[in-house]
Formats: sequence, C-alpha cells, structure tokens
Amino acid sequence: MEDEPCPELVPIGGAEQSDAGPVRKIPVTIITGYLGAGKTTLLNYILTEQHNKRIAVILNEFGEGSALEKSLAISQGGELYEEWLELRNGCLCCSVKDNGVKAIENLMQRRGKFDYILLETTGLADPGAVASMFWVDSELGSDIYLDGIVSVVDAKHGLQHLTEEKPEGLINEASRQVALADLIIINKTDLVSEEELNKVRTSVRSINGFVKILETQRSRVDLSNVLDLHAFDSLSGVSLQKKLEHVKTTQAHLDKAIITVTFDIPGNIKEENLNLFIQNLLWEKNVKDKTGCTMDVIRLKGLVSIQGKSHQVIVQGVHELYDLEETSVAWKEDEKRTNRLVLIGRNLDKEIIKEVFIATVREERGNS
Ligand SMILES: Nc1nc2c(ncn2[C@@H]2O[C@H](COP(=O)(O)OP(=O)(O)OP(=O)(O)O)[C@@H](O)[C@H]2O)c(=O)[nH]1
Repeated sequence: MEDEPCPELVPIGGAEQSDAGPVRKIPVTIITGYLGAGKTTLLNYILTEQHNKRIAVILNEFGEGSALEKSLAISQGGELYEEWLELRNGCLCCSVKDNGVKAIENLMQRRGKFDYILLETTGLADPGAVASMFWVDSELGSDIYLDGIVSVVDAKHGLQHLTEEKPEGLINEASRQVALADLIIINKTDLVSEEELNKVRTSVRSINGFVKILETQRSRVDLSNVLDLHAFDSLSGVSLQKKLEHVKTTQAHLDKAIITVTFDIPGNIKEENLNLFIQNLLWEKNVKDKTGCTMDVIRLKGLVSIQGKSHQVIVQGVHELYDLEETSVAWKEDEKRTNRLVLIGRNLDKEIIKEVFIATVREERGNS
C-alpha cells in the first residue's frame, strides 16, 4: 500500500484574508457524548426550536432512535450520508452513517443557506480524531473552522462510563470526550438525586478543570451557550486569558484518571524552545512521571509570551496536533509577561512538567 501523503496543516483561525477580501468561514461545533447521553435529543431540539438561526445539523445514525431517520442513503466514497432536508425553522439536516466529513463537503455546495454546522459524532467516537480532520484537511479548512467540542454526559450513567476499564489500560471513550470538551452538558438530571449529580459533576471537573458545565433535562440549553465558543481561535484571546487564570490543577478523582494541570512561568520564551517542549510532550512522548509512566496529553491550551512578538500567542493542541497563533492582544508596556499552560491528560505531574518546561525554555539554542 502506498503511503498517505502528508496532510498540509492549516491555521485554525475564524476568518481569513484573501485577495478578494475577508472570506467568511463557517463554524463547526462537534457534539459528542457517550451512547444514549442525549446528543440526538439536543440536536432535535435545536432543529425544531424557533431561534432565527440557519444551522446545518449532521446527525449520526449509529445510535438507536434517530428521530429523523431516513433510508435514502447514498454511497459517497465509502461514507454514507442521506439527503439534506430543509426544515421549517430554516435549519438544514441530514443523517450520516460515518464521521460526517463527506456530508460537510456536500453541504458546502449549499453555501449561503446556513451559517453554522453542528456535527454529531457516534457515542464511541474520539472527538479528537474528528477535530483533527478539520485541522489537517486544508480543503475543508479553507471553508470552515472548528468552533468547539460539546460533550453531553448522562447524569445517570456518566460515572459508570467514566470509570469503565478498557483493555491494556487504554483511556475509555467517555473520559476522552470529557477531556476534549470545551462545554459539557450534564443531561438527564431528572433521573438522579442531588448527591448523584454532585458526584458526576465532581468527576467531570476533576478530569477537565477548564470546561464550562451546564446541567439540563432533555438536552434543553440556551443555544448561545453552545455556539460561537471560539475555543480554538484567537478571537477568544482576551477572554481566554481570563479563563486560563481561573483554571486550577485538579486532583485525580478516579483511579488512573485524566486530570488537568496548569502553571504559570514568567518571562519571554523562544519559539523554537517552546516547540521543542511541546514536541517532546506530544510527539516524542519522552516526558515521564515519577513512576516512569509516559505523560499522555490529550488537550493543551495556553497563552504564551514569545521573544520578539508584541502580541500574546495562543497555543492549541489536540492529541499530537498543535498550533501556535499570534492573537490580537498586545502585551502592555508595564505588563508582566507570562506563559500560562493548561494540560489535560493522564499521568501528568505538575512539578515535573514545570521543571521540564523551565529547563527547555531556558536552554540556549540556535543563533537567535
Ligand atoms: N429521562 C430522560 N430521558 C432523556 C433525557 N434526554 C434524553 N432522554 C432519552 O434518552 C434516550 C437517548 O437519547 P438520545 O438523544 O438518542 O441519545 P444519544 O446520545 O443521541 O444516543 P446515541 O445516538 O445512541 O449515542 C432517548 O430515549 C431520549 O428520549 C432526559 O433529560 N431525561
């Protein structure tokens, strides 16, 4: 078999300049969550509510009971998607049997009819893999951008899903979905007591110290909480700084659990040294904890101060992919320049990561 060509990395910014002026990219929100958590209920709610938004919704058919199930499957390059339906409230909808990328490509032929895309993944999907497709596919990346990842958690069974043991110590899907989320909707609160709800909330928070958590029944949420999160681009530059300031390192709540680690290191750093630090962590995987276990970073966010750059730089990472992008927020003359990183993953030891960071960024490399 021939090797796959190396995909071209594209910036994840919200809007891009071209010779003909700014090109409006369409935001995509990934809706993920374990089997039966309430993803389809959320999307059906959005599809039937009056909200004056033109949203294209891609429903995944894998689970049972997709309310808009139709059998007009058309085979397109191995992926199956169904016809686009135009709904009374202006939304467009189709259901897919795969990861939905082909459906998005097909949808782009209907440009002008929608302003937003919501993509439901299967309950067992790794949202990081889906997110990566938008990140690495330059053709897709020129039309759309990833706005955020929303995970629906079942209040009744969420804890059980989060503690499920996978063979060979693999991270279970439910934990991964929580780790990668920019917004968590704990759904089905009608089925649990306040005490049970507290336990789920605490577990979710112990994994992801950054995420916003909403609690609902029948997946009813204010759409403004779901859309335009700008979780991956510099449009969130100002608020990201504020948000990062509030993130705390979390304590493992579950055995061998994913946690959030955050730290602040003052000063300017060289871009090449920052790249080295991130690559050691994400690619080489040669940063280990006290017991010799590899630190497994699933999500990385940060705002850093790069030598020679007048503006704050945002760091974004999902699995092995990462990106540095200068924001529109300039460092003020009298402002103390700092580097704040938030890492979500397994076997993370804050003190060791901090030491490695300091050692790497302080090291003199190259000529500059
Ligand atoms: N009691 C209760 N049931 C709910 C709530 N939200 C959704 N359900 C029900 O839970 C079941 C699963 O909901 P779905 O929206 O299909 O869940 P899903 O995440 O899309 O499921 P998959 O597609 O199978 O992964 C359905 O029967 C819903 O009617 C809720 O808040 N409370």
